Amino acid sequence: MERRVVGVETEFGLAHQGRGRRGLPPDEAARYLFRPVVDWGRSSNVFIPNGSRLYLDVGSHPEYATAECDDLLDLIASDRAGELIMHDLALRAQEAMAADGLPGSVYLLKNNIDSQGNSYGSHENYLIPRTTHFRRLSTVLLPFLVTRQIIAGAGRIVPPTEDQEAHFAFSQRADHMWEGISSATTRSRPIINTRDEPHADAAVHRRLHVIVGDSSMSETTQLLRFGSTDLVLRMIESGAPLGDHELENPISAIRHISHDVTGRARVRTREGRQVTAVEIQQNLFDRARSFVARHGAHHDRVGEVLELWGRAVEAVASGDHSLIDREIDWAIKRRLIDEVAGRAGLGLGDARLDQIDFAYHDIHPDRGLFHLLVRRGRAVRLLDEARLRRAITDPPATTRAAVRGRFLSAARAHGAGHTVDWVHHKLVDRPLEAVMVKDPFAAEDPRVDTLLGRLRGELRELDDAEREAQPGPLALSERYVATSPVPPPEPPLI
Ligand SMILES: Nc1ncnc2c1ncn2[C@@H]1O[C@H](COP(=O)(O)OP(=O)(O)OP(=O)(O)O)[C@@H](O)[C@H]1O
Ligand SMILES: [Mg+2]
Repeated sequence: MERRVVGVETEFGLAHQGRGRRGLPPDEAARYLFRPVVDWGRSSNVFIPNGSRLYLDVGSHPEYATAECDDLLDLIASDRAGELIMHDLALRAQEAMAADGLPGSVYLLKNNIDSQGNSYGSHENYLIPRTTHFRRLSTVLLPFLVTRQIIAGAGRIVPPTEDQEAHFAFSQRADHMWEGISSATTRSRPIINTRDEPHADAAVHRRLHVIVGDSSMSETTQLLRFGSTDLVLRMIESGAPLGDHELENPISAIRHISHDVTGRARVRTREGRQVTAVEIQQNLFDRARSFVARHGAHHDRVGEVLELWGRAVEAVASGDHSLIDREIDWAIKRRLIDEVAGRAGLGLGDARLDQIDFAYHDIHPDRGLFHLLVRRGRAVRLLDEARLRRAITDPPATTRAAVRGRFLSAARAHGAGHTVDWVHHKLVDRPLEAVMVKDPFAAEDPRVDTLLGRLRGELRELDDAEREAQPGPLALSERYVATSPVPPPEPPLI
């Protein structure tokens, strides 16, 4: 597959700290957070003009699912735009709470474990051909994902238990995965979820649902996380021999690996060999490098992905984490924690270090520690502000998300009732003409244009300044205005 559609869903941790009184419980804070969303879309589950989905399930973990992207930087931009959108909602929620006599601060964390130890996810979705062999998912992809934490984990301080001291681990999610591959709901936390909901032509494609990833703060970590996974999938799809790395027990392996940052923890393969995470990653990296040398790079970031992948494996193998401590979340965070612990003479079990661990994931651009490290040149960024800002309002131009964004923006400008999801586009008054766009690569669809043509009246596209000037969140600003009056609906035929 030359191009691949990928989307990422992020659930955020939410907390409200009251000033001079107790903060609101998370479910009430979440209702405040989503108030502008519900006002805008009459629902707490909406698709927005940039093609993404904002969603509040029961409970209190607001979710943002990126639009379908077929370009790595678009994907990272769309995911990062989700943080900015949530941050904007948090500031508005804070104001609304204060106006109701509940002053305080709203915290949104892009991590995967709250202070009570509950876990929430960052799910990746990869479009794969239906012909992909399931067997290859367990012999190659699963071991890759079990060990991917050493190159793309978010890192975490594990609190002390009766048998173990507090220590640093590669991954946030590793201890919270319960199965290898399963089609059961995501609640049972399989590493790979095979629930068959392709949001595409089911005869041709599957949507591979990867549940195991840690949320990434760092854009370079995202580049490596999604870029390396795509390369492994490409090798699997090509039918190239990749060896058999199948693990005897993926769940005990993923935990074991996470808790040993030397990368030397040994796990057993089904064939009875003892291997380390470094060996599995090194092996797949070497194969990926030769694969690219043979077949050529399929996008212009492949070189960067490979360079960073090789360096990350070397950093763990050699113990010289400074090789990646500006690019990979766990290493960036670990360096910070080590420095603070050293300076203040704190042990890893000290609650102040836990606070640093949490604050690393605070999405507030002024308060969050990751963002502070970026400002100090201690963490690298890939995207410039202009691209990020654009991703808040504009869908990726090269996938179906472009159709969705145009459709819902035009319908809104006409005041026409409508529903959309990943595949469907419907005007409430014309249910029989609903259009399914099954091809996620289709950035245009004449049927959707025809449907929009039924909404008479000219539209004018607003420029950035006009959108910024609208009162609500930028992500929910209107893209068009109707310039000629919309005629009244035709009288019903009796
Ligand atoms: N054909 C596709 N292939 C790969 N990814 C896709 C495809 N269609 C949509 N996506 C992506 O899949 C994600 C779907 O997010 P959503 O939160 O709706 O997930 P879900 O798992 O289907 O639903 P839920 O979260 O309600 O269980 C989005 O990020 C979207 O961009
Ligand atoms: Mg989801």
